Amino acid sequence: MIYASSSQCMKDLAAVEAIDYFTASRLMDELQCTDNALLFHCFIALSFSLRSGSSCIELDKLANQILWLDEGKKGYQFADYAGIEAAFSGLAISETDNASIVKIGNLLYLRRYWLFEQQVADNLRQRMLVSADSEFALSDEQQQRARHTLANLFADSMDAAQPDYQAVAVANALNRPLSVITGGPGTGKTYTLCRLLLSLQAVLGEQINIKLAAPTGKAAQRMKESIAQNLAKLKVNTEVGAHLAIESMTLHRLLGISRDPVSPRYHQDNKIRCDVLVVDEVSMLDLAMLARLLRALPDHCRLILLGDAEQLPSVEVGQLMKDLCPLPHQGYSQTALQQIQQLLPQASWTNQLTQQSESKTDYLTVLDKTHRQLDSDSPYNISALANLVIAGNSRDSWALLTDSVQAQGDMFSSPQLTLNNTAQTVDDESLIRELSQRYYAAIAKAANIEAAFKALNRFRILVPTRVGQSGVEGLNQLIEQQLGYATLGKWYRGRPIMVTENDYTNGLFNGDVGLVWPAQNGQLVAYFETLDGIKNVPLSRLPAIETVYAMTIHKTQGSEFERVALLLPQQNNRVLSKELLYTAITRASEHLYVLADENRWLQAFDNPSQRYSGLSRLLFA
Ligand SMILES: Nc1ncnc2c1ncn2[C@@H]1O[C@H](COP(=O)(O)OP(=O)(O)OP(=O)(O)O)[C@@H](O)[C@H]1O
Repeated sequence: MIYASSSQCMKDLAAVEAIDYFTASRLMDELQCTDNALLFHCFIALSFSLRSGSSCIELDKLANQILWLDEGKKGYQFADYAGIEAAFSGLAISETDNASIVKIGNLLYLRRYWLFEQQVADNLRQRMLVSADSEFALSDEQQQRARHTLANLFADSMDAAQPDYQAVAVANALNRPLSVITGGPGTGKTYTLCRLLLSLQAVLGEQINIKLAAPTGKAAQRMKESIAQNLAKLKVNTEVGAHLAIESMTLHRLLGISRDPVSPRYHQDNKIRCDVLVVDEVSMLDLAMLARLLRALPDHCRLILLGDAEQLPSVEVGQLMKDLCPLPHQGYSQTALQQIQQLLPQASWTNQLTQQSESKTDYLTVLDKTHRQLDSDSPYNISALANLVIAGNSRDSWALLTDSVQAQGDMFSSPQLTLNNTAQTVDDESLIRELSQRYYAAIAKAANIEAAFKALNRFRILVPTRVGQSGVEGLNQLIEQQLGYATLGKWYRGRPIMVTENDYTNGLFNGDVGLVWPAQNGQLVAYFETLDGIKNVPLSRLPAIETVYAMTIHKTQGSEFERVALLLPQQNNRVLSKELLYTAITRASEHLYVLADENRWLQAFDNPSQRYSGLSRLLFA
């Protein structure tokens, strides 16, 4: 027995949880090696890293490390790599064995995740190959139609001095079973998608079955709204775009997942019926869900994935956008370039596109020019800050924030960015009180539920963590107090709530946001904005929920608010990273308030968010 109990283990090892202890103990029993402390701690590390979203661990990275050491905790010192290898030798844990773990070289997996990675990689590798005789290749006549459509859709950029990567993305995707389009907010992913779908209809026929999906209800709803807005602005000849379906749905619904995600309605023997599937917000998609999706996708279906590769990865295991989008993009193979040039013969810039012999990422297009009108007006804008942050430019990003204060003055009248440098000005609490009064008080005063949702979506306070005074829980209490709701009891008109577990009976999912509001008979119920409109659920039938004036940055993926206040905690926190800052910053469409001091801001850049995954090796090795 390495530890007398799970509590002894947690007493000795900082941040280790009971689940890690029990997973490691189960594996030790299964492999009948009960007294090998080194193996036990490798298994603890495996369970620990699964909880942080990695699909595997790299055993060589454990060598000679002291992990889980903290004040009052002993931690554990790992042996060198030779010692670790020796501990695993003789165990039947290869690909062909039946053990619950698999070791491939330096990578250690739970078999379940290894299988998911294999399935995903096999399917995607097939889709990455495009041969001249593939069923996706365009006939001469289809190419002719594609040229005509692209010339029409991208008429304005044919003579541009620089390549128009939106046009490249469309031309590049037309003959492929897999396309990935990545870019930050406002770079025109949806604008490009609309043109791609219209081009596919022009080439393949308007009757093609297109399905649109996203990992969460909120993301699916945003996708639908954004497509509708982009189509409304489309000024093209009506011979293209006469008809385009814009219904979007969650991946759960697409796959027919009810209670049990392990047995969805659609799978390898009952495939989804569609010719083109678009998935938006792929950074939120986890490995297991992608594996299920690919199993259920017919071979002839074109798969188009959209997302921001720089955003935080999914809450669950995987980092698919990062694995699929090695950045910066190295360029296209000669064959891919020929196809792009053939379909865009009038474009003056196609010879500027980078060629890379044997490119393995022809399926990828990176959009890097922001098209949000707001962004061009002032140097102190949200995209400029987001770009500096994701480039790891800690000091310049802080300088942009401090300069914006000097240049723009007043916190509430400046156009896009404001910093409350708590080292110099008002403390966080006073400002949070002021912001709450300014934005949240309007929710309960709204005339009806639609207006209340509008008021709620105007503003959100984002923080990295749940606990503590500057965590979600402390802030929600503070705001309820400030607004005078603390004495109203648990349920009051205008209380914003977030669902924290999947509830298949009511069709509510973890992360769905609603409002408590009186029904027609005056009784309080919970309303939710869903893809099918606003629906209500009696308070007694709600699943687990929490108040959501403030929410964690992780939970905001796939959402956007007009105004965001990003509050960084006083103490350095392990979860802070530049990806977390970037995700928070890019949730704001009009204005971002940053509440931090220099130390807190700079510290976030010292904690890179690291996940392990074997997928990119499988795809590109
Ligand atoms: N080439 C373009 N010319 C003019 N307007 C454009 C162009 N590309 C995008 N836009 C406009 O810029 C705005 C942002 O584009 P879009 O919604 O497609 O970005 P996005 O990358 O999907 O953003 P997000 O990730 O935030 O959803 C939209 O109003 C869109 O119509």
